[in-house]
Formats: sequence, C-alpha cells, structure tokens
Amino acid sequence: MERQVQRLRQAFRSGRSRPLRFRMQQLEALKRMVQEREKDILAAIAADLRKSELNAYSHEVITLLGEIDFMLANLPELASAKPAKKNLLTMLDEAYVQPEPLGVVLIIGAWNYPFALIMQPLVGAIAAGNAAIVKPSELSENTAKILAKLLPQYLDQDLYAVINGGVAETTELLKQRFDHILYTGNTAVGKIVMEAAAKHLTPVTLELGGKSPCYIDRDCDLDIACRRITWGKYMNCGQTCIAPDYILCEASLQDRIVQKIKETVKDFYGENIKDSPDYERIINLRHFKRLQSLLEGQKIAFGGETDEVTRYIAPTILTDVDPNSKVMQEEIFGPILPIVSVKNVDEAINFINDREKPLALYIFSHNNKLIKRVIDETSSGGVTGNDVIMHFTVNSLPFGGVGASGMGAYHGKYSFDTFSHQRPCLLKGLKGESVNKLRYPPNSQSKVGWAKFFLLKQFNRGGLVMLMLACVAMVAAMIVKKYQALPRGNALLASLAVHRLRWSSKHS
Ligand SMILES: NC(=O)C1=CN([C@@H]2O[C@H](COP(=O)(O)OP(=O)(O)OC[C@H]3O[C@@H](n4cnc5c(N)ncnc54)[C@H](O)[C@@H]3O)[C@@H](O)[C@H]2O)C=CC1
Ligand SMILES: CCCCCCCCCC(=O)O
Repeated sequence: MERQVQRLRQAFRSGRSRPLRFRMQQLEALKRMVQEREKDILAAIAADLRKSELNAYSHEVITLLGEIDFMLANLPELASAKPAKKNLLTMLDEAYVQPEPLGVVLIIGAWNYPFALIMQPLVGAIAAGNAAIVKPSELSENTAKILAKLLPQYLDQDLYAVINGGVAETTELLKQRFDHILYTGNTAVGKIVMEAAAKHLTPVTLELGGKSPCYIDRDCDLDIACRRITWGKYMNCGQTCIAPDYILCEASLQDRIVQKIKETVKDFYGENIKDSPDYERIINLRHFKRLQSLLEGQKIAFGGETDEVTRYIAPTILTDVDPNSKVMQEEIFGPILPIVSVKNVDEAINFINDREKPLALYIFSHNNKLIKRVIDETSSGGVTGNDVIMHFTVNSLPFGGVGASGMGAYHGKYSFDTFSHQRPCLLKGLKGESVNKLRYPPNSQSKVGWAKFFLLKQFNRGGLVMLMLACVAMVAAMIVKKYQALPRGNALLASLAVHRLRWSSKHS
C-alpha cells in the first residue's frame, strides 16, 4: 500500500494532474465510463441492494452526471485566481487567491449508495487537480468490484487507484500519509479515521449519519407531507443517510399520519410489497438483526413483517414511541418510522436541541414563518422545508453534517473547494524601500502611527480617486524636486503625512 501511495505521489509531483485540459479530459472519461458501462454499473448496484436498474439510475447516476457536467462547465472559473482586495501598503502589488490541488487524497465510501458515494467525491478530487485513491465499501462488494474494474480502464492509472478491502485493508491504508481524507460512513468509524488522519495532520471531511427529525405542523397538507415522507423514508429501504429518521408531531395528528402513509405505501409498492421492484432489501444479516431488535417492545401501527432469508423488512410505523427507547437512541437506517408526540413546536425545537446535531432536518407546514423559526432555533447539516432528501440534489448547496453528523461539505463548488487549498498570493516589486523602512527596526511611536495608517485606513471610491490624484501630484513634485536632492521617499511620505495627520486625529 505504501508503494501504491508513493506511486500516486510521484505522478502528482510530475504536475500531470494540474493542467485544466487534463482534468477536463479525465472528467469526460468518467462521464464516458458511466454512459458506456451503464448496464454493468446498474447491475452491480442492483445485486448489492436488490435495487431495480431504474432506481439505481435515479438514485446514483443522475446526480453524478449532473455533478460531472457542473464541473466541466465551471472548472475554468473555479480554478481561476481570484483578485483580492488590497490595503494601502500593497496598493501597487498583485494580490490574489489561487486554488491549488492538495496532493494525494483518499476517498472512503459507504455501502448504501455505493457508486455515488465514491464517484461524486472523486469528481471533486479530479476537478481540483489531485491524485486520488478510492476505497469502496466491502459490504457492497459488487459495486466495489465494478469500480476496481472500470476506473483503471478510463482514468490515468498512475494518478487514480481503487483499493478494495475491509477493516484490515482500510486500517493499513489509513497509516499512509494523505493530503486529505473524505470519509462517508458511521460516526464510530469516523472517529477512527480522524484519529489516523491526525497522526499526519491530514485534514478530513467526515460525511456521517445521525437521526434526522421530521416535524409535521398541525397547519399542513397532510396528504402531501405523508406522500413525500413515505418516498424519502422507504427509498433504498430506509438506508439513506438523510432519510427522515423519526416524526415529531402533536398527538392528535398521529393516527391520520399513519393512515395516510399506509395508503401511500400501497400506492407506491402495491398490495404485495415484497414483489415491488421499487422496494429494496437490507444490506446484510447484521443490519437486518439490528433493525429487528429495534422493533422489540414497540407499538407497531403498520408493517413490522420481516423475512430473514431475503432480509426483507416491511415499511413500518411505530406510534407513541418513548423518546428513551432504543429506536430513539441510534440512527435507524432502515424502513422503521417512529412517531414521537410533542405538545407544540416549542417542544419539538427543544427535543431536537436536546440531541446530537442531525445530518438533515425536515419541517412540514403551510406557515413559512414557523419553518424559518425552526431553522433559526436549531442546527443540522442541511434542511429541506416541506419535502425530504431534496437538498441533496441541489449542487449549489453544500452537502455535509455539523457536530456529530460530520464536518466539511461537498457537491458542486464545495467539492472543488474541499479538495483545494485556497492559496493567498501577494506579488510585490523590489522598489519602495523608503516606505518599507517604516516596518523595519528600530521601531518608534511614529512608525506605529504610520503602520496603523497604512494598514487600517479604509478608502471609499472617492477617497481612492483623491489619493491617486495626490500620488500623481507627488510624482510630479518629486520630478521637480529631483535636483534639490530631496530623497524620493521623503517627498512621498511628506505628502502622505497630510492624509495621515487628518486620519490619526480621528483615530487616536
Ligand atoms: N453523510 C453522508 O453523506 C452519508 C452518511 N452515511 C452514514 O454512514 C452510515 C452507514 O455506513 P456504514 O455502515 O458505516 O458503512 P460501511 O460499513 O460501508 O463503512 C464505511 C467505510 O468505512 C470502512 N470501515 C469500516 N470499519 C472500519 C474500521 N474499523 N476502520 C477503518 N475503516 C473502516 C469500510 O470499509 C467502508 O469503506 C450511516 O450512519 C449513514 O448515515 C451514509 C451515506 C452518506
Ligand atoms: C432523486 C433522488 C436522489 C436521492 C439520492 C439520495 C442520496 C442520499 C445520500 C446517501 O445516503 O448517500
């Protein structure tokens, strides 16, 4: 592994990944891979999650293609140097921020959207000019295999590599030095990743999980709210990091919500949910058993059927759920939807704030003021009002967690920034020592006064024009005085002193 990382580092040092043309070619190749090998990719996802090819395409390919197109269209602007505002001391210099690639980055993906969670960060890493190693989840083994097979066929093999394996291989990989790590997965492993990264002072983006609450206000169209919640909760069999984890609502709404979700489930998946091509399965037996144990002792208002052989768990609703019960202590990550009663929105806000900051927060209401209030008085990775999941699809919004749900963000411009260093550049000439004298020792009260003037004085547009005119006048005066042997710097300082005196009298 060490040799592999070294190989990538050498390729990165050759500078090959930096030119925009190269980055665009690699992104085009990635797009071609998705288009030409679509059938193989969808089949692998289908095999891992028992997902229909149509759903695999909708869940994992569409947003990825959007992300690649975004980068192709915006890369020249994203990668360009941005001029920076200057102060009086650097007025004649060049100041700009130049995004630069970080080096060799590591992307560790989770199994629940096994293709997108590797590919979408990879788009950002390539766009920003890095070399990258990707480590797909071993639990979604078919997608892991297809990634290892296809990526080397389409991408530069010295700069981009796939490493497959489980805990042992990832542990070994994490011993290597990377320039950034983007990890997607559970919080416990997130801590392991951060600890390993700390040994090399490697910055991390942690895309973690959590319990994303969904508050339904009394003043709301329940039909629409329940349809959207049913979609977001049961897609991918509830194995979505931003799925609404539980519902908070007034007790009087509970039965109507159950009824409406029940009807929607029938609309979406038919009478026999097991036969629906749109209803997935739990990834493995360990997660299946974990989910089964969350049902113990609960009041099941709908669903609850399970089948261990096929790892099927029916869309399930739990009512009158005790906030202290197990199902409310951990992220559910399955098709189980608890409803917890609260008296009003104040209690809902307190309920949310009493717990770890979630990855997503959903609020359903006709009342926009109430939605804004809940946003203002809580914290979460992201928010969607009157819908679920959809903020994930807007690539002008940063996607990521806060607090226990993660750190850093990606998607669109934010992916580019995550994998870049914003390098401040100030290019000065070798002239102007007479002014520089002011910052060289020995220091004096007068020099401090000048430093304050040069570094703190703010000019508005009019002031700037006046200063320019003053400078032109000074240069003219210096030419005239050239023969009087007055040092240039002194003439300049003499004129600026007028400005400084006026300014100092206001700021002393
Ligand atoms: N914020 C986000 O964008 C997303 C977050 N998630 C969260 O991920 C969780 C589900 O994923 P997991 O079950 O964790 O996926 P997982 O079991 O696939 O693990 C994630 C990655 O960590 C590696 N890993 C596992 N144990 C490790 C260890 N001891 N040391 C080093 N590496 C190790 C795995 O090989 C895998 O590549 C949920 O909490 C979910 O909310 C899932 C998808 C997206
Ligand atoms: C149009 C719907 C697209 C849904 C994609 C949802 C991905 C959620 C993130 C995750 O859990 O990895």
